[in-house]
Amino acid sequence: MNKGIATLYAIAQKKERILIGLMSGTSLDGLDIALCKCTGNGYETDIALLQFETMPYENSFLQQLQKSCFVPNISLEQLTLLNKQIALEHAAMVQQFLAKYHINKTRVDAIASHGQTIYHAPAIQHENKVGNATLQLGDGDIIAVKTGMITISDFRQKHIAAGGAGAPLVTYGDILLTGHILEDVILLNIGGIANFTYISANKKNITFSDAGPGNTLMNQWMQQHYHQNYDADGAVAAKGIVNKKLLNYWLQHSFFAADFPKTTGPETFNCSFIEDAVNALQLYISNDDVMATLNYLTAKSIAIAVNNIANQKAAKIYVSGGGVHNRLLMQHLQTIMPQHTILPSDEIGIHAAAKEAMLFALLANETLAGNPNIFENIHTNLPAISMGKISLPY
Ligand SMILES: Nc1ncnc2c1ncn2[C@@H]1O[C@H](COP(=O)(O)OP(=O)(O)OP(=O)(O)O)[C@@H](O)[C@H]1O
Ligand SMILES: CC(=O)N[C@H]1[C@@H]2OC[C@@H](O2)[C@@H](O)[C@@H]1O[C@H](C)C(=O)O
Repeated sequence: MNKGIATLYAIAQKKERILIGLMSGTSLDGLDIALCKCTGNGYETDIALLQFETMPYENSFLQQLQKSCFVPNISLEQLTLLNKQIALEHAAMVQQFLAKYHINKTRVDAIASHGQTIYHAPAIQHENKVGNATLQLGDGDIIAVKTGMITISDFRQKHIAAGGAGAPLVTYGDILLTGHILEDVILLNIGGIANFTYISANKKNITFSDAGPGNTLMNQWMQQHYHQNYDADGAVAAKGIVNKKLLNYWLQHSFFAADFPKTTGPETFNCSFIEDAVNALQLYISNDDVMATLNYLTAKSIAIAVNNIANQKAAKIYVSGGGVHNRLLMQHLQTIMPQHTILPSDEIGIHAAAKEAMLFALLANETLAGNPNIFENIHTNLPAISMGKISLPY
């Protein structure tokens, strides 16, 4: 038997697996690295976070990503080079992480790598008959060979092949991690894009979707007009005044009226989205007021999504993702949705910053040792599949 297959077979049979989950999200703030211990699989999974860090990208690499991701055109040469470069950067960051925390790589069973979304093209965003499509870069073979670890990567293509939109995938993890919760819950992640999973107390009703912009619009406005990556605590937005005309114009965007589940990205929610409205309304508006309005739009569009979840009334909302640190955004959410108690996801044991990186460890754990049938009949739009491509290091 091939040595790699034999190792894989042994890992799949273990009671406990040590997996490194990697996520580089739409905010491009760095690589989230979560060292996880996964015990069991399926509904019996127990996942413990052993170590976590968001390793920031070096400035020139960050600028390259900002120029290349979510834009309609880059050259084939750039695309090809970036696929390798992202993998090399991520592999090096994993090695730095292991060295920093004195973790011997022989302890790690596999890496679960999301890669970097370079372009997300759900069917609602284009007219090509191919339908839902998405592309994540950072080749798994390169990560496997450079780190010497089995690498599972490129999770979204199977979802698309099986009829999904490639995102959000977090619902699989949300379902596995909330089996013990005996009340209605909404798990809301506010990363670059905001997404949610609603799970009823009896686990029979599940709704999931992207909600719309998370931090992405606010971040892009901050980068363009204030030369800062994000609006810390929502302080800039707090200085401005919400412009109702602008808010209502933005809320007319067809994404907000589309049915669940839907997915989107910065390909749609970007500076043109912001500026086109300002120009169409012929507004003379300060940058602070635009920030105030973007912050409110983010909260309002999440609230619209939550209100559209059928059959839920006052489910508690557990928030993860960097948006949880935006104080003004969290205040707006609570003011617009007074009937919901809004809490950080840490309250139910889900690490707010590490959640997405842990998700890919969980998905890899299922691919290695689980049975995709457990997701059958949960929801017509949730394919019962195992995801990710397996790369052997030798
Ligand atoms: N103190 C803070 N105040 C305001 N916003 C913050 C703060 N800390 C983090 N953020 C926001 O959170 C963002 C990072 O969030 P997160 O790491 O969840 O994004 P991501 O990994 O790109 O997510 P996704 O994959 O869901 O798009 C930052 O870009 C910033 O906008
Ligand atoms: C295509 C893509 O990278 N989508 C991300 C992004 O970031 C948040 C939101 O948009 C979410 O749908 C998704 O990631 C998480 C991990 C998901 O698939 O659930």
